[in-house]
Amino acid sequence: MLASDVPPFVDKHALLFASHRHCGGEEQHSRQPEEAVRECELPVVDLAAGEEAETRAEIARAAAEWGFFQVVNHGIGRELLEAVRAEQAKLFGLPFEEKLRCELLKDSYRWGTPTATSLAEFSWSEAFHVPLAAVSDENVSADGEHASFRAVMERFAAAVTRLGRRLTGVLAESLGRTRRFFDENCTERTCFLRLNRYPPCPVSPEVFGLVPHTDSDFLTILYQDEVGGLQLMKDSRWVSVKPNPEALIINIGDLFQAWSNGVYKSVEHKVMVNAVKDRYSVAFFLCPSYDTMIESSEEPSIYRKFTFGQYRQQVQEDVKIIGHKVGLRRFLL
Ligand SMILES: O=C(O)CCC(=O)C(=O)O
Ligand SMILES: [Fe+2]
Repeated sequence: MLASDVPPFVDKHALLFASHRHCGGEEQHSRQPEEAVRECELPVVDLAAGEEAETRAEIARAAAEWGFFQVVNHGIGRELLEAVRAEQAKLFGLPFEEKLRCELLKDSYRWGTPTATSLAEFSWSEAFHVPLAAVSDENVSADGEHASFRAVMERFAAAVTRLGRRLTGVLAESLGRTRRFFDENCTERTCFLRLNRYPPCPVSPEVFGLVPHTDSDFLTILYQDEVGGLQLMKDSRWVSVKPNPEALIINIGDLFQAWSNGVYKSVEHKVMVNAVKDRYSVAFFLCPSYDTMIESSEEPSIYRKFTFGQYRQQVQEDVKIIGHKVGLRRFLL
């Protein structure tokens, strides 16, 4: 038999899935029935016009009202995006055991949710969560077999970092602050790339591909395929995002919400599985160095100031001790 490239979600978490069957698909937590989830048109910002006043205003408005928006004419070529997708499919197509042992991108492979005690905490997906410093680290990924992966990801990382800086610059200036903060603290070496794959899930459409969460960064740039499944909170309801092949999705992370004193919103989002299709996405997380202080310039400040390192540590501690991230609420004044 050919070695499978799909992680053994059900075999390794038999108890979780057995209890799901026993309660007839009724989860212990409240879920909006899927048919009730509205599809939404996220705001679309056309970046072709550069940084005209109108474009800048649209970006700031979307970040404040939605926390999520799409950008088109973003300057990242179709050829590069297709190369990223091809490398991603090749990597996830490796047998599961090989991904576990993958020398390239050491320790970056994740699958399922080892700590889940119920299906509500389980993510039916696998990912490579890669510090960009590792993508260009000669020692980690120099081997010939993965040379093309590394070359493509380096080009992609450079392009998304540039786009991220452009957007954070606009968002900083809309708050009356300078873009220098991002140029100085968020470099290609402090950011992360996360390659996600959501294999088909035959169990139930109610299973999460990725559990509800907010991102612990300044800003995320997401490149998703055409399958769909991403949902976000808008006006206290889940809405699903209609894939647009021309667009990249931008969302505000926790650090920007704190830095902007709550003006820009870090919005909860999740991914629902597909019964028959594989889904791929790549998320670029624009992060500062761990010692960067995150502080709003406005008074009164909603949050006490903290370093990115402190924030990450608190998130990890909360996940370990109480089973989930508490996030910015921990830093409210
Ligand atoms: O795959 C997606 O659409 C979302 C991914 C995501 O939210 C994440 O990696 O943080
Ligand atoms: Fe996310």
